[in-house]
Amino acid sequence: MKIALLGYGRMGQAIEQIAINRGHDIVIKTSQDNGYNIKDADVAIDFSIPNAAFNNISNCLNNNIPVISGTTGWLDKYNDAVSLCEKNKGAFIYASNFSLGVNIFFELNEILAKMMTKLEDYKVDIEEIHHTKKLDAPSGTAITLAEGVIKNHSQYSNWKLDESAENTLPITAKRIPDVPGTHIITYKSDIDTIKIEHEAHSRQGFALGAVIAAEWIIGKTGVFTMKDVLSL
Ligand SMILES: NC(=O)C1=CN([C@@H]2O[C@H](COP(=O)(O)OP(=O)(O)OC[C@H]3O[C@@H](n4cnc5c(N)ncnc54)[C@H](OP(=O)(O)O)[C@@H]3O)[C@@H](O)[C@H]2O)C=CC1
Ligand SMILES: O=C(O)C1=N[C@H](C(=O)O)C[C@H](O)C1
Repeated sequence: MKIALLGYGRMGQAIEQIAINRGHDIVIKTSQDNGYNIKDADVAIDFSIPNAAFNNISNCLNNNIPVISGTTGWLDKYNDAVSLCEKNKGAFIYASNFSLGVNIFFELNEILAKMMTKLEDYKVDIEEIHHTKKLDAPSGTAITLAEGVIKNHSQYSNWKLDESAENTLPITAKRIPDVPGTHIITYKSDIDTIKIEHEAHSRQGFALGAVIAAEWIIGKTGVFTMKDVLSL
């Protein structure tokens, strides 16, 4: 498979190693929005920056190149990307987190929220911890987790960063050098605390998941999620 890496930073470089080990060719690796022909690739993987992701994805969809995006912080334009994909009969996957472990954690989070929904004494909060170079807060993964709680728990209808109020699920974002990504969901009452936590030990899980998604999407048409890729 000929892969374009749109964004050749920490994630682009981790993906390159895994893709080569799995027998793929990297035909484009760029940290810019020009100077390459996307049609040289069979599939594109975008791990760039919030301001660039939508343009990169649109360029792929307008040239009929299937595209995987892991960039976070651009989701105000997600519905436009979905519409463009449908209009062009293209193929597109966005995931806030491509690791198998986090996708299992997403499922666990929803099950726990369902179990806790009637237990009004417990208040929920989400904490995410990432390296200091991260541009966005809260993390895309924390937003997906918050959406998973809100969908399954009657007490919460929205989330906010650093703010706790009636019906509002608070998210706290901490930045500590070199932390690849940790997410903790806490249910706390006066009597006790229940916590679930996912801690990434490196970027390997994110990168492997993105390559698996790129392998999976070839020959498909539509807008998909990691749940489709992993059959969870
Ligand atoms: N979904 C997931 O599983 C994961 C998602 N992420 C997300 O992926 C994104 C990238 O993370 P990470 O690799 O750590 O970040 P980096 O900052 O290391 O890499 C981003 C790269 O994108 C480049 N870039 C800037 N403008 C463009 C453009 N127009 N087109 C293509 N590339 C461009 C940057 O170049 P320059 O430095 O010159 O500006 C940089 O090399 C973030 O949004 C992060 O949150 C991260 C890990 C896992
Ligand atoms: O920027 C990162 O590093 C990460 N970003 C993603 C996010 O915002 O959720 C995924 C992972 O936690 C690492």
